[in-house]
Amino acid sequence: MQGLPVLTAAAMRAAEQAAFDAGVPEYDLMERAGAAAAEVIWRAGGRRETLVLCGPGNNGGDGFVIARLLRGRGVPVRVAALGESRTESSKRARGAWDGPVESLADAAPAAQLVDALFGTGLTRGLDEKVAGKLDELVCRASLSHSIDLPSGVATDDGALLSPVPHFGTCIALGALKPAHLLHPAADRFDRLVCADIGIPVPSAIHSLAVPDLQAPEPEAHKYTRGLVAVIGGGMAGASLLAARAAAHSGAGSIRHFAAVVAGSGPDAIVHRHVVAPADITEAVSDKRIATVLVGPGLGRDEDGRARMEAALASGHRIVLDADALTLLGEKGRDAIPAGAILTPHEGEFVRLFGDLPGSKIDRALEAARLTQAVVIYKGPDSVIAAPDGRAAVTRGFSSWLSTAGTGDVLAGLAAGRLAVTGDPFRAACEAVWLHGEAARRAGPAFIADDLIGTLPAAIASRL
Ligand SMILES: NC(=O)C1=CN([C@@H]2O[C@H](COP(=O)(O)OP(=O)(O)OC[C@H]3O[C@@H](n4cnc5c(N)ncnc54)[C@H](OP(=O)(O)O)[C@@H]3O)[C@@H](O)[C@H]2O)[C@@H](O)CC1
Ligand SMILES: Nc1ncnc2c1ncn2[C@@H]1O[C@H](COP(=O)(O)OP(=O)(O)O)[C@@H](O)[C@H]1O
Ligand SMILES: [K+]
Repeated sequence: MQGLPVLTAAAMRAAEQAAFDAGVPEYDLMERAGAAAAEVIWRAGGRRETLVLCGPGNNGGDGFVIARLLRGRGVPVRVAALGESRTESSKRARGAWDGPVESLADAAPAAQLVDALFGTGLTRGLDEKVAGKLDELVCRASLSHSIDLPSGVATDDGALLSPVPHFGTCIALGALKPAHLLHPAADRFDRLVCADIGIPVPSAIHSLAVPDLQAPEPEAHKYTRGLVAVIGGGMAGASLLAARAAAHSGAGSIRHFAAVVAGSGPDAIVHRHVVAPADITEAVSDKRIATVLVGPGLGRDEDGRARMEAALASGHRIVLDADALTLLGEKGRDAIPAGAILTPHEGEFVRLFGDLPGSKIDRALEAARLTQAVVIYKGPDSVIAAPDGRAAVTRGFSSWLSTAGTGDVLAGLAAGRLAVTGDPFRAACEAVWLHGEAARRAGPAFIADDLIGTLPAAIASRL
């Protein structure tokens, strides 16, 4: 199961160089990129009057190719450039455009706008006047497309180097870049299309794939399908929510141990009121347990700590969330067993790992390497990272997920899928996808409990 490859600017340059070394002429790649992008624009805009903005580098070169090909299809096209073309390929593409070239500053708006000002070569923010002009032209167009990247975003970490308007479509060339998935850049366009330019783009980082799930084996029973133990504390609602998600994740059997009496949960979940840490030790000593989840509703006091220690000492595969992550931030990361799944949001991540350098993908990967655990670094752009360098990044999940308790549901799903598959990275990817899909099916203004109800349909869609 793999999504689309994600390459940094340097990795993309290396992939292009490998193609050149293998005999692909440099300019051919620009023609391929321009043709692939022109096809997407043609399908969206037909013969709409079009303005193509071309920058000084190869992104601008793509723009000249696009302009020529669209005009060849009968589209009324105007081109406005930001200065001279500076690369060999972009000079050649400009030479092949036989129409006039206006200056960007004087360009009048058109119904359709194509931004080929800057792509992966952007090193600093756009001048204020250029950024302002781009914004004006995008706002006045009814359709807008950014070529490879919206001009003004930092390719590798998704930062905005200068103000960036909101585009309708972003046409990524050859592969996705981190800025297509990481916020705030990923929020600067509605639709993302990745255009194939016919070169290999190897990467251990992908957009999150849609998973392939299986129904239980014909001979399955409740223990072969995975027994999940959810250890709560004084806030039984949170751990119950996680237990309910685990119960609808595909796992076979769920036990819920909370320090206070939980609200009314489904009777299919075995609830036990367990107060003393020694009783937790006893409760998780069952060899049939496939995974333990600890964190939601645990509490951060001495009792919570003792219960977490008992869970860690059980030796079972473990998912660590919420308060368990905060307690581990104080106790030290060494206590995290290899093969665990950690599910930090931004605050928990910083408490646990401090201020790591690089993009959100880099930080998640470094956290996974440091702990030898799979890290689900949550947010609008969740990153799932494995210690071996693989990562998957989400895009476009419902922003209605930003409501209390959805993290508990995700933790329960991760524990459940880990019990089913035994593979932490796969389980984490499946859990994150199912969480997003359950949210999509729940519509607007749902509460975390509603996700439990839409999970079976989300699973059914992938069987
Ligand atoms: N390799 C290939 O054959 C293929 C590449 N492809 C395409 O090429 C794109 C990458 O092209 P690229 O590397 O030429 O960089 P690009 O994004 O056009 O900009 C660089 C230029 O802008 C300049 N500059 C930077 N920041 C600036 C600023 N704020 N304000 C003003 N100037 C600024 C910078 O100059 P400098 O930093 O030296 O001043 C340089 O001149 C990629 O996204 C894809 O679209 C496809 O065609 C497939 C084949
Ligand atoms: N704006 C957003 N868009 C998409 N998903 C989001 C957004 N905000 C939060 N989420 C997701 O919702 C969940 C929230 O988890 P968390 O912050 O732990 O909440 P809680 O502790 O209340 O359960 C995570 O899975 C996160 O990725
Ligand atoms: K661009």
